[in-house]
Amino acid sequence: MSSTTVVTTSENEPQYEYFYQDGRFGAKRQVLTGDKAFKTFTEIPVVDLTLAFSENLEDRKKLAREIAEVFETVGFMYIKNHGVDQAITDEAYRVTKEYFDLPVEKKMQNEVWKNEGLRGYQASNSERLDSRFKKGEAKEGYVFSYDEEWDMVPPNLTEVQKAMHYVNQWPDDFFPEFKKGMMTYWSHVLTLGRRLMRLFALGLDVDEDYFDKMMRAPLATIRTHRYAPTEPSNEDENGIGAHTDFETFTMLSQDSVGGLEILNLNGQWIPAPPIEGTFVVNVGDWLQQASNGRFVSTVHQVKRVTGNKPRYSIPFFFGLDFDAYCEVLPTCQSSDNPPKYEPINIAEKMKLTM
Ligand SMILES: O=C(O)CCC(=O)C(=O)O
Ligand SMILES: [Fe+2]
Repeated sequence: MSSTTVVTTSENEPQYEYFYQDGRFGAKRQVLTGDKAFKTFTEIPVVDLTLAFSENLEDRKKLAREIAEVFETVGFMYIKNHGVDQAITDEAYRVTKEYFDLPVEKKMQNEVWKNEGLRGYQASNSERLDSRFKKGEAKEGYVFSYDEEWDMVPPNLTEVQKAMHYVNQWPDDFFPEFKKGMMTYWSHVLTLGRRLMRLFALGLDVDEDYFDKMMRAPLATIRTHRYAPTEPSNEDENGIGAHTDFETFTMLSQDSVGGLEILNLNGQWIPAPPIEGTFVVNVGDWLQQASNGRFVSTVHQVKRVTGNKPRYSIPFFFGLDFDAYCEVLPTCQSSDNPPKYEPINIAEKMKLTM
C-alpha cells in the first residue's frame, strides 16, 4: 500500500497509517517527522542462528539476548544459518507454483469454505483486511495446519486434544505431490519453530523449556501464497493490508520479488527486501501478550505486485497448543508492571470444547 494509505486531510492536520488488529481494521499510528519523530528502526537486522545449535547453554543465551533486543525494538528479524535445507524450501516453492498454475475450477474443489476448519484454497480477492481497497487482495493462498503424522516429535494426543485439531484437505486425487512437498517443509519449520521458542524463553529470562508443555501439538499453520501481477493503474486492489499477526510468531520465506514492508514507530514503512537463504521472523500478538508488551508485534503489509512476475511467499504461523494456558511470564510482570493482558487459551478463543 505504501504512501497511498496515508490519509492527508490538510497541511496542518496529522496524518495516520491505519492497520488491522484484533479482528478489526481501524487501529492507527500517527506519521511523525522532524523533531516529533522517535528514535526508531530504519532497517531489519539479520541474526545468525548458528549458536542456536550449540550444546553450550551460555552460547544459546547469548543468541537469545541478541534476539530479545531485536524483538523489543523492531519485532522483526531475518534469520540465516537456520538449518532448514534449501532443497526442502525449493521443493515447497515448486509444488506451490505448480498448484497455483492449475485451472481455477480444479483449485476450487478444495476451497476453504468446504472445510470445517477453513483449511484449503483461498481464491484471489476473497480477503480484504483494508476496506478502502474495494476489490480486495490480489493474492491466492492455500492454508493447512497441524498434522500429527508429519510431526517429527509426535505428541501422543488424547482423543479430546485430537478433536481440537481440524483436518486439512488436500488435492490428493489430482496433485498428490502438493501435500508431500508442503508437509515436508512444514515439519522442518515446525521443528525450527520449537527451537526458536526456546530461544525466546531464554531471552525473556525464563527457563529454556518454559514453553515446551505449550507446544506439543501447536496451532501451526502455513498459508502458501501467490500474488499475481495487477495493472499499475488498478488502485482498488491490494497485496495484504497492514496488520499484525495474531499468533506467537511468524516465520516467512519469500521469493526474490519483494513487497513486504513493516511499520516503525514514526509511521514510516520500512522495506523487508528478500535476502537469499533467510527467513523473516516476526513477533505475533500472543508473544507480545505473554511478554507483557516487552516484545512488539509489529505492523506489516505487502504491496501488490505490478511487475510482470508473480510473487510467492510461504508464511508459517506458530501458535500454541489448543489447551495451553499462557499467562504473562513471571519475569515480565511485577507490582510496578502488572499484567496488561489476559492469559492466552486458544481453545477458549476459538470456542472449542476441552
Ligand atoms: O507474504 C508475505 O510476505 C507476508 C504475508 C503476511 O503477512 C501474512 O500472511 O500474514
Ligand atoms: Fe502477516
